[in-house]
Amino acid sequence: MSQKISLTRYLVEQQRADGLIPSQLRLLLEVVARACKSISQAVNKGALGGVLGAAESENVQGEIQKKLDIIANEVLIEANEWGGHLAAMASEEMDSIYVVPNRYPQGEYLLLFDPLDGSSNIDVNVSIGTIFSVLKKPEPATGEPQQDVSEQDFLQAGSQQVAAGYCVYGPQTTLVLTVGNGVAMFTLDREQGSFVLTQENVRIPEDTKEFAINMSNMRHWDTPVKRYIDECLEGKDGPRGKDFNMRWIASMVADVHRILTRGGVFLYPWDKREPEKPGKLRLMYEANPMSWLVEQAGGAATNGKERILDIPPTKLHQRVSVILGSKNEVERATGYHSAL
Ligand SMILES: O=P(O)(O)OC[C@H]1O[C@](O)(COP(=O)(O)O)[C@@H](O)[C@@H]1O
Ligand SMILES: [Mg+2]
Ligand SMILES: [Mg+2]
Repeated sequence: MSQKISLTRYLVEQQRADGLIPSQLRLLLEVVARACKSISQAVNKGALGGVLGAAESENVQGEIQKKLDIIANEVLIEANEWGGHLAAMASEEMDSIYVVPNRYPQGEYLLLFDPLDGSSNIDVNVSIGTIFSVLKKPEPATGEPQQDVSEQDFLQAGSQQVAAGYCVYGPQTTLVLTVGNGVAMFTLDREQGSFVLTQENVRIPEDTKEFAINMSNMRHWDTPVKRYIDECLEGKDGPRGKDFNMRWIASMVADVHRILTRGGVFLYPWDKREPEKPGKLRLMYEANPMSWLVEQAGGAATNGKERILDIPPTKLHQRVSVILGSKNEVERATGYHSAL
C-alpha cells in the first residue's frame, strides 16, 4: 500500500461511497478505536504501569477480575459515554446495562464489549484483546412513545449488528473491523498515534489443516466434537487423509486473528463439566461480533446446530457453544452434530 490510509479516512470513505455508515456510527467507531489505543498503552506498560495481577473483585459471572479487566472497562465507558452517539452500553464485566447519564446527549446506538479478552494471558505477556459489537436501539412501534433504553433493547440477534470488531494487543496492536462490507485490518502506528489500514477484503481460506480447541477438556466433550477432533488427529492415516496442526492461545481474540490471517477452525463446544450451560463463551460480547467478522471474511460460524448470528438472545450474559472459521471445516463439524 503506497499511501497510508488512516482508520478515520477509511471510515469517511465508507460513509461517502456506500452510505454504509451514518456519521454517528463513524464517530462512535472512532471513539472505540481511541479507547483501544489507551488500553493498548496500559497493556504495554505491564508491570511498569502496575496493571498486572488480580483485582479484589469478581464479575457477574463469578470470575476473578484482573486489574486490566477493570481498567479496560472504565476506559471504554469513559471514552464513550459523553459523545452523544450512544443510548447505553453492556459489558461482560458489568451485571447490567450502563445507560448514558442524562447529563450527556443521548444517541441511537448500543455498544457491547468484552473489554479484555483472554484475561488469563495478561500476566504472562501473551496476546489479549478487546471485542466490541454495535447495535441500533430499536425504534418504538408506530404511535408508541419513546421508551427509556432497557436490557430488552440489547437482546437482538447477531444478524442485527451494524458494526463489530476487535483490537488485539500482541506484538502489534491491530484493530479489525466490519460494518457489513467485508473485513479490514488497521495496525497502530505508535509514532503517528493512529490506526493505519494494513489489509482490506480479508478472506479466510475455505479449507485448513489447523484446528484450535482446549484439548484438556476432551473427556468432557460430546460425541460429534470428539469424532471431529479424533479424525483430525488420525491425520494422513485417517478419513481426512491429511495431517492437522493444533494451536490454542486461550485468547479468543488471538485465535480468531490467526484464523482471519491464515485460516483454521476454532471450537469452544458445550461440554459435560457444566451441562446446564450452553458453552463457555458469551453470545453478545464474543460469539456474535466474531461470527460476523468470520462470515464477512467468507468463513462460517455455528453453535453446532444453527448459525450463531440467527440465535435469538434471551439474556445479556448468555453463553453459547462456538464452532467458527474455515467454511468447509465448520460445515463438517456442524454436520456431525446432525448426523446423530
Ligand atoms: O481457559 P480456557 O477454558 O481454555 O478458555 C479460553 C477461552 O476463554 C476466554 O479467555 C474467555 O474470555 P475472557 O478472558 O474475556 O473471560 C476466551 O478468550 C478463550 O477462548
Ligand atoms: Mg472474552
Ligand atoms: Mg473479558
